[in-house]
Amino acid sequence: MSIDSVWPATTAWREGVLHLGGLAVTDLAREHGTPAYILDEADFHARARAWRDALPDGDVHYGGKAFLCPEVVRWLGPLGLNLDVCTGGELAVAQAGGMPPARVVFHGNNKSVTELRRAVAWGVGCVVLDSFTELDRLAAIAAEHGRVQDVMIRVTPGVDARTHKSIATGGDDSKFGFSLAAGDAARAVGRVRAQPSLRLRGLHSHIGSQILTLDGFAEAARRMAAFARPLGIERLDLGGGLGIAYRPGDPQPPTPSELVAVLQKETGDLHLSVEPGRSIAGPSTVALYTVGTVKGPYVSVDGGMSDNPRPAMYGAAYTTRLASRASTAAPRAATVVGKHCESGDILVRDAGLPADLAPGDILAVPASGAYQRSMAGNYNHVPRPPVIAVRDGAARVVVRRETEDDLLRLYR
Ligand SMILES: Cc1ncc(COP(=O)(O)O)c(C=O)c1O
Ligand SMILES: N[C@@H](CCCC[NH3+])C(=O)O
Repeated sequence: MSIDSVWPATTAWREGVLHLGGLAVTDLAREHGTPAYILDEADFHARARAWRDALPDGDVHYGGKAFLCPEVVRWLGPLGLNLDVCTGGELAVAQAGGMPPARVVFHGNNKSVTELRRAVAWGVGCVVLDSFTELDRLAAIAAEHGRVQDVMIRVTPGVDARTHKSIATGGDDSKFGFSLAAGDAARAVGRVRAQPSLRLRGLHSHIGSQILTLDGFAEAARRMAAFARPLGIERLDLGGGLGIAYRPGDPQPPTPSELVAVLQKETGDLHLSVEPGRSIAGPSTVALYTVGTVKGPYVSVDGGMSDNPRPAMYGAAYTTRLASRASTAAPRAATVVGKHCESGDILVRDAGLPADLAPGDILAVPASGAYQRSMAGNYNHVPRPPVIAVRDGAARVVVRRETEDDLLRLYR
C-alpha cells in the first residue's frame, strides 16, 4: 500500500502543490475560494464502475445519502447504476437530475404520506418498507393511484456490523426495519402478499456503514437467504456499508469484488442488489481549507464542524497535508480546528504539519466525499462550501457555494 493511498486517482504532487484532475489546488482555491470540496470525477466513476463490474448480473444502487446533486445523478445512468434515496429532498434531486423513476429505490424509516404519494405518483421502481404503519399507508396510497407498487421489506437480521454504534443498523434493537428474530419480518411478508396494490419484489437488509471486514456481511447474507428461500422470495438487496481508509496506514477495506464474492457464496442463485455510497463517493473528494491562525498546537482553518461533523459525531479520524507549497521544515504535532464556537470543533487530531505552516497556506483533507457536504449545516451562520468537479484539466462547479444571502432569504 502506498503512503498516499487515501488520495484520489488523479492526485499528483508538483513542487509541493497538490494537483487533482490535472489542476493545481492553488488555482482552484484562487478561483473558487475555500473551504471547498474538489471532486475527482475520474476517481468517482472508476469506483462506480468497479461496483458495476463486480455484480454484472445484479443491480447496483448508489446510496445517494453519501453525496448527491443533480450532476451526480446524471453520471449514474451511463455508469449503469440505479439510485437509492431516503427522503423527499433526495427524491427531488433525483428528479432534477433526470433519473428515470423506475431506477429509483425509496428508503427511510419514516416516509411521510406526502413523500409516499409523490414516490408512487412519480413511479419509483421500488419502495423499501420499514414498518407495518408504512406498509398499510403505502397499500392505501398505491390503491388510490390505481397502481401496483413494487416493494421490498427491510429486514433487521440481528448482525453486529463492528462499526461505530451510531452507524450500525443491523442489530435487533435497530430503529430500522422488521426484526427477523421477533418474527416481524415474516408477518410483514404475509401482510404485503395480502395487499393487491403491493407486489413483493424481495427483501432488503443494510447492517451499517464504514464496515471494514467481511464477516458481518456474510452472516447477514446467510440469514437473509435462509429466510427468503422457503418463502419463495428470489431477490435480495443487501445494502451498502463498505468502508474506506481515511488515513495512510488505516486498514484497507475489501474490494467490491471481494465483498460481492462473499455475498454470492452465501446467496447462491438469488438475484442480488447492493447500495454502496461511501465506497464510491468518499475517496473521490478532497476538502481544501485555508489556514487563518496558528496558535500553539492549534491550526485554525476557515471551515470546521459545519462542513465536516464526522469527527465530532463519530470520533472520525482524518489526515491532512500542506497542499499549496513545498516545505522542508520539520513536521510538528498540530490539531487542525475549525472556526466554530465549540472546543469540540476539531477536524484533524495529531496532524503532522510543517513547523513553518503559516496563515494563507492551504490544507487538503482527503477522503472527504461521503457524509460531509451531504451532512453539512449552517452552525454559526457559516455558508456551506461548494463542490467543484475536476477532470482532464477542467473544473466545473456542481454545487455552488452557499452565500449569506441564501441564509438571509429564510428570515421574515
Ligand atoms: C439503506 C441504506 N443503503 C445504503 C446506504 C449506504 O451506505 P454506505 O455509504 O455505508 O455504503 C445506507 C447508509 O448507511 C443505507 O442506510
Ligand atoms: N453519516 C454516517 C453514515 C451514515 C450512513 C447512513 N445510513 C457517517 O458519516 O459515517
